[in-house]
Amino acid sequence: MSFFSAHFLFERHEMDKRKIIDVAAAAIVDGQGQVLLAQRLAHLHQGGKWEFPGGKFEPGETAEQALLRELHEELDITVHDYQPLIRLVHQYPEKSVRLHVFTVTRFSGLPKGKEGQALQWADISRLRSFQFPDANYPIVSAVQLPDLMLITPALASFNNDVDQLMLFLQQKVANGVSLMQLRLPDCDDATYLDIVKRLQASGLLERCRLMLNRNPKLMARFANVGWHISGEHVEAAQAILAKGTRPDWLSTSVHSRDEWHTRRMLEPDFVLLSPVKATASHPDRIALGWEQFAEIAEEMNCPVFALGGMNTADLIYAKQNGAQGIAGIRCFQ
Ligand SMILES: Nc1nc2c([nH]c(=O)n2[C@H]2C[C@H](O)[C@@H](COP(=O)(O)OP(=O)(O)OP(=O)(O)O)O2)c(=O)[nH]1
Repeated sequence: MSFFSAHFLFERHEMDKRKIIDVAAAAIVDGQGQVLLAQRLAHLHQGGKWEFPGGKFEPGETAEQALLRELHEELDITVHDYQPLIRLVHQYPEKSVRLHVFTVTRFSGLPKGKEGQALQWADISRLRSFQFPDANYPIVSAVQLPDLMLITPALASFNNDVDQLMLFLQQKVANGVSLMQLRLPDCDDATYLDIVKRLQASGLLERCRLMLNRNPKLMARFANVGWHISGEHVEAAQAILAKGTRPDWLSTSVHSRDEWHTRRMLEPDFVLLSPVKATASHPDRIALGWEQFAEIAEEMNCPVFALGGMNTADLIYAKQNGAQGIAGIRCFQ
């Protein structure tokens, strides 16, 4: 072993041993596409950067108690409705933090920077232009993503009729679907390309983020679309990413902890972890169950959608188990 790798392993070990500081933070949303940001005071760790308001747990506090206390102390507001958004661990060179982030949807009082910090309501769609502490980038993704994701049924279920598929997608977007993955494993590349072009011309993509799921070379032909990287396309995707081409949004699918270790180098913006329950479409795969889902999701440090046998009644369990939300084909039919 070289000196450098030994030194790296030593540093890694020291970091792992280091105490992790628990912090509660809030994405306070106004229901009109804005979220409240606070600017960290210059003398603090990560000073000058924008953050989601919150602070460290006091001894014996739960995440929820820390959240309510911090928002009262820092912003002078009383929180009424909140739900878990994402939990992640980040190792800064000087300290390690575990951020417990909640979405706050209802509060009373007018937020003010009681500690002298600047506040601003920011457009959620513009969040990527702010300078945040490094730990926050997955939180920004979580704030920007919805909690339901549609995966398109096979083209055969529309009698191989692209018009029927387009109608179906129009209806889903009209009903509020704002994230969809165009999967369609049963159609050829020419038909797939045609469907993407029709979607781009339809105006639907102003209201719905489109994730393509195809060979990365084909996906790279389109602007303003995300890429979903399935197992068979990981190597091809790595080759394209290594050349510096990257879509705004990149997701991948994971079925086990071991698989995550081979997919994490894609640095996905979000992950689909499956199957949570047994499914008719993949009878050979053993269901993870919620407990194992939660354990693996916890390691991912990015938004994770639960997939496999989901229906909308599962959304609440998904969130309780650390998920951003649920994804599926049948749960939307
Ligand atoms: N509140 C908050 N903290 C964040 C975010 N991102 C991030 O890396 N952090 C880090 C910075 C700090 O190291 C730590 C939060 O500590 P803090 O200094 O704000 O905690 P506090 O309000 O309890 O402050 P104090 O009692 O130590 O003065 O978490 C974020 O979005 N919000």
